[in-house]
Amino acid sequence: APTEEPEKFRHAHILRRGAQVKDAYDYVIVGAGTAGLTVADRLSEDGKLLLPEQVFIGIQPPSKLLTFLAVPDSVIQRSNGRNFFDPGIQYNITSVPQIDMNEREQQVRIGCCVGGSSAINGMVFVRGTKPEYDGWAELGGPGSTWNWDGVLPYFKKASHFNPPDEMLAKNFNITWDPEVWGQDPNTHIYASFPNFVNPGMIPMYKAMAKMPGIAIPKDGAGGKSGLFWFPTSMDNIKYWRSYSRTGHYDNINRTNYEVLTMHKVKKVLFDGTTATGVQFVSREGGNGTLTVKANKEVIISAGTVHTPQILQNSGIGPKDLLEKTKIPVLVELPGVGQNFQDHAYLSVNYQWGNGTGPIPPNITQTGSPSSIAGPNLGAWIGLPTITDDWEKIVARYETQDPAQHLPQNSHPYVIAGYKEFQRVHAKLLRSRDANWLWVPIGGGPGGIVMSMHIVSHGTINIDPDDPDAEPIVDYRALSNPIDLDIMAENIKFMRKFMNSSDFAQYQPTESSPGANVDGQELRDWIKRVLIPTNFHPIATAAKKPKEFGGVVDEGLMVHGTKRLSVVDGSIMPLLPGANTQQPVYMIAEKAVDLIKARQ
Ligand SMILES: Cc1cc2nc3c(=O)[nH]c(=O)nc-3n(C[C@H](O)[C@H](O)[C@H](O)COP(=O)(O)OP(=O)(O)OC[C@H]3O[C@@H](n4cnc5c(N)ncnc54)[C@H](O)[C@@H]3O)c2cc1C
Repeated sequence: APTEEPEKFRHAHILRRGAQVKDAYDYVIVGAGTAGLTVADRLSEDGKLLLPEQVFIGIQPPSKLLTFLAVPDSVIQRSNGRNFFDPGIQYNITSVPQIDMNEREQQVRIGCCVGGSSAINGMVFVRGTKPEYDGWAELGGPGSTWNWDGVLPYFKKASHFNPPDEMLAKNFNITWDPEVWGQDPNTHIYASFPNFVNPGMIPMYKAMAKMPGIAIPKDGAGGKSGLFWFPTSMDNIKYWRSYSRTGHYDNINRTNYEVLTMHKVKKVLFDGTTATGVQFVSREGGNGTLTVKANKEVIISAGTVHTPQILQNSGIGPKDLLEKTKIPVLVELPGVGQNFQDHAYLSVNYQWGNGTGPIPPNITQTGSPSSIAGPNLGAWIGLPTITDDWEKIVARYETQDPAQHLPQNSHPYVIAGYKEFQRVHAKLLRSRDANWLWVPIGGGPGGIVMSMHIVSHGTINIDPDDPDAEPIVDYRALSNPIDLDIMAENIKFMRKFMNSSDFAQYQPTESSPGANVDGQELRDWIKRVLIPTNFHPIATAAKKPKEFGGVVDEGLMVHGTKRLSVVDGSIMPLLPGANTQQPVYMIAEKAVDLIKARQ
């Protein structure tokens, strides 16, 4: 049974009952996920000087087991995709039916455990490109430090890079640039390569390298598009998952770092517009509502889906929504829960007509047990390399009236913000160095094509009838037809790749949608099969000026408030052309410097 005293386990102090929480801490961090644990670890590092103290209000899934985790950590660490389907450690949220996807709904996957989504993700460890982060800065306004040069030092700090095995690197042409990686001994998020790669990948690599316009950067982490090998978030000793829990929580024994599990924050408490603490409840019911004070700052790290819920329930958000929900408006901030974006993908399926294709028949796809993640190769491609029609698509996009493609009655600030987004996105569309398409290369024929920038913007808002229930997630997938145009070009790029002369001997045939499917028929097929998320939700508390639908400023402080910040994936103003965990670790590391600087 739970004890009254904090437990000294292998971790930061774990509290399991609200009553164990002190009255006040320096920092109260909401959410023990990817960003939250990173910030807490770094802020409490100076603990010997008795500087900051903080509590986490982490949530765990309802579990009948009286253990810290419904799923043992060794299982989480050793597994890969299996975690996607584990109901014990993720939320149960489904989107509203997507009108332009034939009314299909989408399961919203996010981690609900210590470690958050980093405990269940696919461990792909990439960053995106320079023009994309320069776009973040441009949307932030003059003098923004969130451009490529301003984020690179924090990417370097956020992980400890382990180069691939020498023979493996030589045989597979795995190159890397030590200038863009860090090896800080105090950083325990590891970026490593498996010790086995299927030799069948070599012909796939060669065929992609020959595609017109495909660059081969020395290291994809250097901010360039192209064909490159990338690491996995795993250690290079056991080849187990490296995530925010193992990197910023396990093996830490500090009296000033406490985590409360099985509780959920409902709202932020204020004195005027100064945040003073939070109100929280037990996930198991009972004990009523509890409060804890923050002497220095409340930091919300609840992730893109729940951060807007906490803000809106605190009276910070779109006025009409708050009034409808009968929540008194503390700060009218139209952008909270708006601007929502995620990567979208589908599979173009092929079969080899002749044998096993380039994969030697006696080798299994995963090879050695040390390869716990998917193959570490991909092509990340700009629109001008995907299609010769790129300028036509850009011209169509930049002449659109944003109001036509945003939710009805969008606030003028949100519309003004989209105009800015459209301007920056048009630049990215013209760049060969912004990643519009990701083709993960696994050795099989065909496969996933992923749109890495999405121009349809969705919403994540509280349910006016039940604001404490899970929020209402609406991707508004394909609501802007430009996303359909680009996905159709992505499919055609895959066809060009599979028609490569290198594959002729294996006689590839397209099984779905089918080689002759084109035009309107292809667009209809996309609507039937598109998955509007790669579980990379962003932008519901975007770092932009308030007048452009932004929620946080350059220091990640919530507009119109004091002592309240957001540090998680929700602050990204536009998608990086990359899976989002490395960007989230970077955001957290940069936030720590910003937080320390203002104290
Ligand atoms: C299935 C899946 C696969 C993915 N694959 C990859 C991949 O291969 N590579 C990659 O780079 N990225 C991947 N991602 C994305 C990446 O993991 C996320 O972008 C990143 O982890 C998000 O970090 P975060 O800190 O914003 O949120 P999270 O890590 O989700 O943390 C939010 C935390 O807040 C807690 N919380 C929420 N509401 C409350 C509340 N009211 N009170 C208290 N606590 C609360 C949550 O329980 C959670 O612990 C994947 C994600 C998923 C879900």
